[in-house]
Amino acid sequence: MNQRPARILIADDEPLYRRTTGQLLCEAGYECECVEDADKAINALQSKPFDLILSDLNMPGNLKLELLHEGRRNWSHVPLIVITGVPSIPSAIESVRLGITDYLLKPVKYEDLISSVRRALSSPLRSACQTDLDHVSASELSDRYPELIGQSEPMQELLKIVDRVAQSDTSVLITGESGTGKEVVARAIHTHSRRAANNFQVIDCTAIPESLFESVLFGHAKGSFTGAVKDQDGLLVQCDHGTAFFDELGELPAGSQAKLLRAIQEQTFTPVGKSTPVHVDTRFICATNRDLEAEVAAGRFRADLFYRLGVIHIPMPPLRGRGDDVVLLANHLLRQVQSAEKPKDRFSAEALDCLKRYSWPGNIRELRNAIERSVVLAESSVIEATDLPPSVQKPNSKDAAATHDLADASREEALDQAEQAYLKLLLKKHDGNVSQSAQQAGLSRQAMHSLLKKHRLDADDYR
Ligand SMILES: Nc1ncnc2c1ncn2[C@@H]1O[C@H](COP(=O)(O)OP(=O)(O)OP(=O)(O)O)[C@@H](O)[C@H]1O
Repeated sequence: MNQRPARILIADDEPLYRRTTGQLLCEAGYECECVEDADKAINALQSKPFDLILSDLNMPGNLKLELLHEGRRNWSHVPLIVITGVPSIPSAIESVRLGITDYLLKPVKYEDLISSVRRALSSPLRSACQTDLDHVSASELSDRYPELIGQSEPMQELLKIVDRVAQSDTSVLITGESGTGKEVVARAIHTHSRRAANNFQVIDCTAIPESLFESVLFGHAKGSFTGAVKDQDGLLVQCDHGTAFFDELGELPAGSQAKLLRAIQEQTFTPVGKSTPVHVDTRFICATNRDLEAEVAAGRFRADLFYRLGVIHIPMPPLRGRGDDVVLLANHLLRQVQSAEKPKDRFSAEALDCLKRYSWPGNIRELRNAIERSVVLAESSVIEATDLPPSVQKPNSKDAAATHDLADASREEALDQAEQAYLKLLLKKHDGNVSQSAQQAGLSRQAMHSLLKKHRLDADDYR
């Protein structure tokens, strides 16, 4: 079969970078065209077909990521790799939302560039799905992901991102409070990806001592250290062609971070005590409940690893920000934890009210525990408010728990509580008048309404 070499468009305003990258890729057998700004890149795309775009972010004509927007809109079948010298979280997130294939930092090592280019060219984006994504209805997405219960706005946003991410091979970072469903989302990405038939390997970063990290991950040869009685494959080999899920990534010691970065970049590692490197084709998904950006700023987490993983960042919404999803989840969990001897049909209206009012600092895991407990305690087939844990039963438990736990709260939680308290004071002062409250807060009426909805406050209660 006589295939033409893949044609790559390189858009970058640094002449030296354009020349060297172009040369390297030509020597590797690709056909390259180099341009210095976004307009010329769009002209080039209009004039001939390309198989891949390598795009700088900071270049003329690309102030608002025009090349990415145009490229995804009109040439969604052409994978796009961002290569930037000035990384930023917003640009990385925006790039990912637009469906890029990879996000590399300058200076890029030759091996990293080549392996990223090969990956992009070998896993063509499912362009039809990508372009149609915004037209996929919320109910279609819910049907596609029955394991992810929730119809609130944050969940619909999340489903859209998960659906897009599942179609790519890019590394993903999932952040959020404990119990929000980070692992559930990671599994959903895996089971809806081309890797579904292979392993999803959970690697708990807190469970691997630093001294054993390489051996556990990469494997070891017999006799390479005391206790190594036979050759042993590492966890990464076990998820070759599958997905490696690194849970609690924020807890990974510095030395292990460096080793993980190399493995992610090169997809190649050498087992302890061996000399032949092993190549794997693994997708990396990581999760943490730490604020990794703050960890990077404090020097506790490697910036290069953070940027490498943050190509796609999925922030998990806390349960208290998901509106009535708590009811859907409660009913779903009730069906899951049913016992055949004492079946329960439903929650009483009062019990549902308590579930909606409580702030769920432990998120869905705490909800599950509360339901398991109430199923055991409830005497009739209906779960009453009194069957719920005492903290959930108290009418003002949301506020009480919130104030009580403020010292232990994350910044996000504390700000959320402060915002809610402020809204209540505003409504009280203006006798429930939303327009006046919005005016004082410097918000539009619409913005005020959506804030009230988010905090489940009803202006009528203050009239
Ligand atoms: N959207 C969802 N629909 C149904 N069940 C969910 C959903 N999200 C989470 N769960 C359930 O909630 C529990 C906690 O989820 P999971 O372990 O994924 O959370 P996590 O964020 O990874 O927690 P941690 O940070 O403590 O590891 C699990 O029992 C999971 O099945």
